[in-house]
Amino acid sequence: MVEIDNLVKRYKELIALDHLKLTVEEGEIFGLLGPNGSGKTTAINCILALLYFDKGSVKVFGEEIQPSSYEIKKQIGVVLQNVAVFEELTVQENIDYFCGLYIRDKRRRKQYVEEAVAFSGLEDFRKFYPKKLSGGLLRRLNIACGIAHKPKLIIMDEPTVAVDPQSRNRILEGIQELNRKGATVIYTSHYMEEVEQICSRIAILDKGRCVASGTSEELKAMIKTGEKIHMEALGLQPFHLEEIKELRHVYQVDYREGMLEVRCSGGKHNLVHILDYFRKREIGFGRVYSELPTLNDVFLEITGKELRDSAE
Ligand SMILES: Nc1ncnc2c1ncn2[C@@H]1O[C@H](COP(=O)(O)OP(=O)(O)OP(=O)(O)O)[C@@H](O)[C@H]1O
Repeated sequence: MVEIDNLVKRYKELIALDHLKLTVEEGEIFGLLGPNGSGKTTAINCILALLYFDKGSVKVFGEEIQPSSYEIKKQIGVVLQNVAVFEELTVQENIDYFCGLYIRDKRRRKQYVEEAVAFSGLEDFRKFYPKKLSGGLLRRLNIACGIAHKPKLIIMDEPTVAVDPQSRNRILEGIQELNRKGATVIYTSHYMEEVEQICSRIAILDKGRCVASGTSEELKAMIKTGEKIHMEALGLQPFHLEEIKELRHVYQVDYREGMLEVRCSGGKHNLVHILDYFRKREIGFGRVYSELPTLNDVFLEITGKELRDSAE
C-alpha cells in the first residue's frame, strides 16, 4: 500500500532520511518507532508529498505520490503531531468541516460525523469550542477530524504525546478498531510500549535509516538478550560477578547499589542456575524478578543508545 524506496531528504547539511526503505502492506498497523529527531515526521511528510525529497521514490496505492495527487490524498486520513482544528468552530462543526472536504453527500456526511463523534467519545462535548477541551479531548478531536471521512490509509504522527492515560488507551483502542474495520494505519511513536501493543509490524528508525524491521517477536529474536534477571543482593564481590558471568547463557553482569542485573542469551532455567549459585555460595538475596527483552533492548543492541534517553 505504501512503498518507500531509497528515500533521501536533506535539510542543508543534515541528512534527515538516509536511503530509507519501507513497505507497508494493506491491513497492517505499521509502527515507525524511533527517538526524537530520527526522521519519523520527515518520512510521513514525504509520504504525503508535503515535502520535496532529494532522492528515491514514494508510492501510495501503487502510484508515485505528487503534491497534486488529489485522488490518492482523498483516501488518506492524516493526524499530525500538532493539533490542527479551528478555534472558532465547535467540536461537531470542526469534524463536519473536515469531513465535508471529502464527502459532499449531506446525509452520508451527517452519518459519518455522528460516527466520528461517537468513535472519539466526544458526545458530551459536541458544542464545546476547542479551547475549552482538555489536552486529551483535543487530541481526540484532532483524530476525529482526520478519520471522519473513512480513509483507506490513516497516518498518525505521535497522536498520544502529552495525553492522559485514559485518553491514550481510548486512542489506542480506537486505532485498533479502525484497523479491524479495514483501514491500514501508519503510526509513529517514540513510546515502545504503544507500538508493541498495537502494531503488527514495526520499523525502528535511527538517524533517518531503518535499522531493523519486523514483528515485535522477530525484532526481539534478532538480538542477543533473551532475559534480564534482577536480584537484590548486598555485598557481592568482584569475584562473585566473575563467577556468575561464567554460568550458562550469561553474557553480561552489572552490579550497582545492591542490585544485580544479569543478561542471558536465550536458554531456559537461567534463574534456577543463578539461584543455585547463590545457595552454593550462601549469599543472601532479596527481591528477584525477570524481564523479557523489550524494543528498547533491540534499539540498544543495534545502535548502542537508549531509545528512551532521548525520548523522555
Ligand atoms: N524544517 C527543518 N529544517 C531543518 N531541519 C529539520 C527540519 N525538520 C526536521 N529537521 C531535522 O531533521 C531531523 C529529523 O526530524 P524529524 O522531525 O523528522 O524527526 P522525528 O523522528 O519525527 O522527531 P520528533 O519525534 O521530535 O518529531 C532532526 O534532526 C530535525 O532536527
